[in-house]
Amino acid sequence: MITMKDIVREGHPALRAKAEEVVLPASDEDKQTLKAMIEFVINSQDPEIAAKYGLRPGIGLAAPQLGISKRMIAVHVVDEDDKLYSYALFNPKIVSHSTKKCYLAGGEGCLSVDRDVPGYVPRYFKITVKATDLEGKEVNLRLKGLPAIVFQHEIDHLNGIMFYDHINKQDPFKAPEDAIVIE
Ligand SMILES: O=C(O)C[C@@H](Cc1ccccc1)[C@H](O)SCc1ccccc1
Ligand code: NI
Repeated sequence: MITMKDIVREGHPALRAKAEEVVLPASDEDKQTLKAMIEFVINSQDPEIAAKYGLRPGIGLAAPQLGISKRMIAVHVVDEDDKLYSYALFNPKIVSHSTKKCYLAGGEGCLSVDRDVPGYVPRYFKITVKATDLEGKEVNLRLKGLPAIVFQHEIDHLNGIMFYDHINKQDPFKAPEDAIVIE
C-alpha cells in the first residue's frame, strides 16, 4: 500500500515535468499503480487507517507525486450535495471549461508540499474531462465546484504545475474577478 514515505516532496523533478501519456491498453504495472493510488486516497480519508499508517488526508493524488512521470490520477471527493466522485483515470484531459472561475475559501494544500502557502487559487468553476478508466473504457465527466477544483489540481501535477503557481504574487488574497467562492 502507498504511504506518505512514497510521496515525493517539492524539489523532486517529477513535480516539475510534463508526464508521459500512458500507453493503452494499460500494462498490469500501470493498472497496479493506479489501483494503489485510489486505495491511498480512500485510506487517507479513513480515520483509523490514516492514524495507523500516518496518512495525511487527501482528496486526490497524481502519479508524479509518487515520482512516476505518467498521466494517471486518482480522485475521491464528495460535492456540496454529498455526491461521491471516485475515479482512477489514465490520460485525463480537460476538453472544455467555463469562463467563470472559482476558488477555495481556505486556499489549497498539497501532499507534496510540507508547508502552508496562503492565498486564493483561481480555478475554472466548470470543466469537462475525457479520460480512460481502469477497465479501458472512455470516461466523459462534466464537473463543477470542488470536484472540478480537485481534477484541475491533479491534472496540473501531470503538467508540472503546483497550486501556488496560480496564486497572485502581489496580492495572494485578491479575489479573482467575478469568481465563485467554494467553502
Ligand atoms: O496533493 C494533492 O494532489 C492532493 C491534494 C489535492 C487538493 C488540494 C486542494 C484542493 C484540491 C485538491 C490533497 O487532497 S491536500 C489535502 C486536502 C484535503 C481535503 C480538502 C482539501 C485539501
Ligand atoms: Ni497536490
